[in-house]
Amino acid sequence: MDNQSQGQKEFSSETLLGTVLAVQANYYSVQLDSGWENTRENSKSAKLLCTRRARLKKIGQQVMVGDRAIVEEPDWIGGRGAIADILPRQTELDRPPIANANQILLVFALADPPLEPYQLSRFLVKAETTGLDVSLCLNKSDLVTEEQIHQWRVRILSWGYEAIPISVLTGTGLEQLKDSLRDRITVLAGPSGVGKSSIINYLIPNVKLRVGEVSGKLSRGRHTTRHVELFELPTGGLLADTPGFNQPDLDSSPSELAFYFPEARQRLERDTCQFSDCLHCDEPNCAVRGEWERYEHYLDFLEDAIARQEKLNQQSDRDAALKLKTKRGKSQYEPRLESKKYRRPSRRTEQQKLEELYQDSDL
Ligand SMILES: Nc1nc2c(ncn2[C@@H]2O[C@H](COP(=O)(O)OP(=O)(O)OP(=O)(O)O)[C@@H](O)[C@H]2O)c(=O)[nH]1
Ligand SMILES: [Zn+2]
Repeated sequence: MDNQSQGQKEFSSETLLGTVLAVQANYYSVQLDSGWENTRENSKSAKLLCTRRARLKKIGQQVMVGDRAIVEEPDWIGGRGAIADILPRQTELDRPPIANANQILLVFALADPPLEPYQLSRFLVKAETTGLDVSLCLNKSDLVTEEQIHQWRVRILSWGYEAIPISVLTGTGLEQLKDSLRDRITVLAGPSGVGKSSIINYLIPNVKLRVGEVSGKLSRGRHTTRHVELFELPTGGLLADTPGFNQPDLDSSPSELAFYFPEARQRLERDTCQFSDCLHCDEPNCAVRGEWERYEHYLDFLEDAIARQEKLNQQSDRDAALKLKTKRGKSQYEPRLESKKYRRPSRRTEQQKLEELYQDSDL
């Protein structure tokens, strides 16, 4: 059986494959896989600035940072090329828009700013909703005692996470951190001031220079734009930085929220609730409710999730029945004449609402 009959795409040795590191306007910076250098003696850089083939535009195929791209017509001298196709994505994140990420690395500080369990919990749940592996490191270990580090680790372990204590200042834990990033696409996230920039600068000493090259005045683009860029780690692997936010907006539905808490997942693996649609709140014979530290956080996030869902339901009910008309500067809802015809736009509105909710959470 040849490759094709197994449903796999066959690539000739001439096929150029690479990873999209940055997207700007209609240009894509593609880092070619290593190995091609031996056959291309004239080339200077393994990075090509590519356009997207018209065929891809026609079929509406977007190209995201992290995408695996097939590159054609390389102009080795000019450092240009064209993306002819995108390989199927393993994972896909919306915000930040990144394809094929493997893990989220959350960074928090043990002190300065102080470690807030509720905020950490929110970030952890948000990270869990992506479906990617979640890892956590606690920076600034130099500012607290060994005993305090130990207490935090034990506490966070009871939540289901192993936290790596690190210090960019003293170098503690940084080798372990490097190992955990090797050959993977990692998305870095965490609140402001915990040391994310310091970590990037440590891991990629020439990052500033390269940022200047690729994105010019955008700098790292944080806080201001939705610019996403993957940075190559010298030891292999790629790192994406995300805009810093203090309280990420949770977007899980009430029914799935429990699955984003390892403590609740463990309980549901061992036992089942009496009601299949149990929200683990005050239902009888619930397997999840109990004496675990973050149960309070769960209830709090659940309340938010229920409120959010109700709001969305109301919104889509209203969209289905009424349409908003603006007359002489005044807005008012009017009954729809043909509700079927309007169903599609109303779903789009719902999606926009969700996106707005997201955007509002960005600081
Ligand atoms: N004591 C100590 N200070 C650190 C350490 N790492 C970073 N800092 C300091 O913490 C402050 C914030 O660090 P940044 O790297 O800018 O933090 P950030 O997470 O990128 O912050 P935003 O850009 O606001 O998201 C700086 O003054 C750093 O020098 C550390 O390991 N120990
Ligand atoms: Zn339950």
